[in-house]
Amino acid sequence: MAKLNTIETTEMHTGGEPLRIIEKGYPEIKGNTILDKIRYLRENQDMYRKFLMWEPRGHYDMYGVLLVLPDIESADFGTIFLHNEGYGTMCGHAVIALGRYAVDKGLVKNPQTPETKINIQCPCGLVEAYVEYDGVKTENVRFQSVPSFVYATDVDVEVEGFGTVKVDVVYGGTFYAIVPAERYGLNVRKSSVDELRRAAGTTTDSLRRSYKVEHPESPDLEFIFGTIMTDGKDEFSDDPTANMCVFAEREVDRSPCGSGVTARTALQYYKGHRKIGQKRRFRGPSGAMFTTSVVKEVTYGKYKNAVVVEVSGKGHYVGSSKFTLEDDDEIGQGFILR
Ligand SMILES: O=C(O)[C@H]1NCC[C@@H]1O
Repeated sequence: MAKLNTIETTEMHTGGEPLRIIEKGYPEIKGNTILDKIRYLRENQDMYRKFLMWEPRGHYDMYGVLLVLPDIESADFGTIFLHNEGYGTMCGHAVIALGRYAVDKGLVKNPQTPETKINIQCPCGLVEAYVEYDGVKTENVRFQSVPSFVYATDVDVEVEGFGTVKVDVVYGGTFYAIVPAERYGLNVRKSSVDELRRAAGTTTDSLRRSYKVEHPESPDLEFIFGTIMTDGKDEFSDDPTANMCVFAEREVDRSPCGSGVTARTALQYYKGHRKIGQKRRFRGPSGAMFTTSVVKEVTYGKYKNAVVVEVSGKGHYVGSSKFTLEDDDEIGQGFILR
């Protein structure tokens, strides 16, 4: 049986979505780039992801991050995101929590008031985070993600149990299908999490089998990460709009999903529902809100009207842990109930 190192973590959440920040004990991760490092982890050290994300230390919907050396010179640090199925390429709720963490733990030299800028290299590229800081306390974090673009609209997907459903496919640091829940006869605020999870997860599975996405920079980013169920309220309003992101292996984001609202904001802009600078709130399943705006249009590969989206929210500390494994504990290596 594998012997695993003791791992120390700080535990946070953003809008209810957990973030296990791995601090000590992870084995050496080889690779020149973050995407290489992810490949290395997948092939050589995946038992540590299961050890920390799965039961009995985590659960089906657990989420974590490893801080690694960046390979972009201007980055303060790099990140590798962990979830129930593998490794993500962008994570807004993590960036929001990590902004506070990086200032609080002294990972950035000379933090500035009233706001400290941090460059965080995510697997999808460089993300700029701005942390509210009064010299003592850290508060809200806003981040500007990598360029986001609408990949396709009105894509027909055969969803078992629901027939043909039209979805939009949008990149917000990772590719999502975005679809109003009413197309499944569901309501994103009122239907059960199980029903929404099943409909969204079946949509993702079907797209992964039948639909190919291409990314301007890297084949490692060419996959559908999840499906975002919305309330369909995309026309601009001061009222928040609700969505639920179901990603990886049918994992449900408790927060509004940072990369998901990035993608949804890009889609709203593309459809003429948002203007540059206009702020809108998004509500996640926990009731937590993120606020977004389109910062500017940029060219990204062949996408002349890609956009930089800003997302803001707040992460909170919930504790710290030291995880161990006894020599005779096979189940304790990690298992998952679904
Ligand atoms: O906030 C986000 O972007 C994410 N939360 C979990 C799944 C996504 O990566």
